[in-house]
Amino acid sequence: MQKLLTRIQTTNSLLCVGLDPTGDDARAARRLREVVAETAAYAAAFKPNLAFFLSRENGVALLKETVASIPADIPVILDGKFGDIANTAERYADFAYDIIGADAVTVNPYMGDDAIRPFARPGKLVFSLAKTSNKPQYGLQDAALTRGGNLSDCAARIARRLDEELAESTIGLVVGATEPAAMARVRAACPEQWFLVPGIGAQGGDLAATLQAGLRADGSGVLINASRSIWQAADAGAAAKELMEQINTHRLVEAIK
Ligand SMILES: O=c1ccn([C@@H]2O[C@H](COP(=O)(O)O)[C@@H](O)[C@H]2O)c(=O)[nH]1
Repeated sequence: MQKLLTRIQTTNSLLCVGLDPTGDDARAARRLREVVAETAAYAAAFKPNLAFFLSRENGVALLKETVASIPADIPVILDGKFGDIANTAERYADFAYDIIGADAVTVNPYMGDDAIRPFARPGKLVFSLAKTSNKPQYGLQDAALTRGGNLSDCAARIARRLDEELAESTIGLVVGATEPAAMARVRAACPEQWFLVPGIGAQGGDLAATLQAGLRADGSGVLINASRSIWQAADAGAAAKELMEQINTHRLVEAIK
């Protein structure tokens, strides 16, 4: 958390650069080096998605190299959406933190707090899925649960309780940018929590509406992720800079409202 806060202060950026490498292994490795080098100045964090590495023969090695190439003061969020019983979750946490060197992970809270707790290690930040950016025709998240709640409310409750139990801000939430009204509900339930926000760019999320719904009262508290829109840009650095500046413009607009 401290690393993230320091990075955000230094760069005045809430941009998270997603690393979802495509193309053959040689091209992926080359482009990863380019994207990291060209966007680092604008990145509050990098978010490699595990699936895009594990789908390669030498994916773990490529992921380790990529994380090692990221300047040490920029937090790395390993997007693995891990979720299993505590005993198994411990092994995933060893992988993410000790093998890969990630500072933060994404987890799936479906199995409850004990599936998340193993990731809450000292100095690490855990983003638990609350409201995802996809729009399924059939899905559990929006299914009404008992007493009128829904799964994003449950995810928010689990995160708040774990933060209270751990006595520090360790648990953030993944909240997609494709449904600002849902984001506003999660923000109302969790005024302090950090949100990792995918869905801007290739998924068409509305940046202004997202920031209006998701920013905390202090004008911070969200990390806006963009993966394909930066990866596929002719000039990744320019794309990252432009998005960072757009985010900051909307933050200013919200601040003077
Ligand atoms: O709800 C979610 C959770 C995670 N993701 C991941 O974020 C990036 C988004 O990529 P774009 O190319 O910017 O659309 C990708 O790694 C997803 O797996 C998400 O999109 N939605």
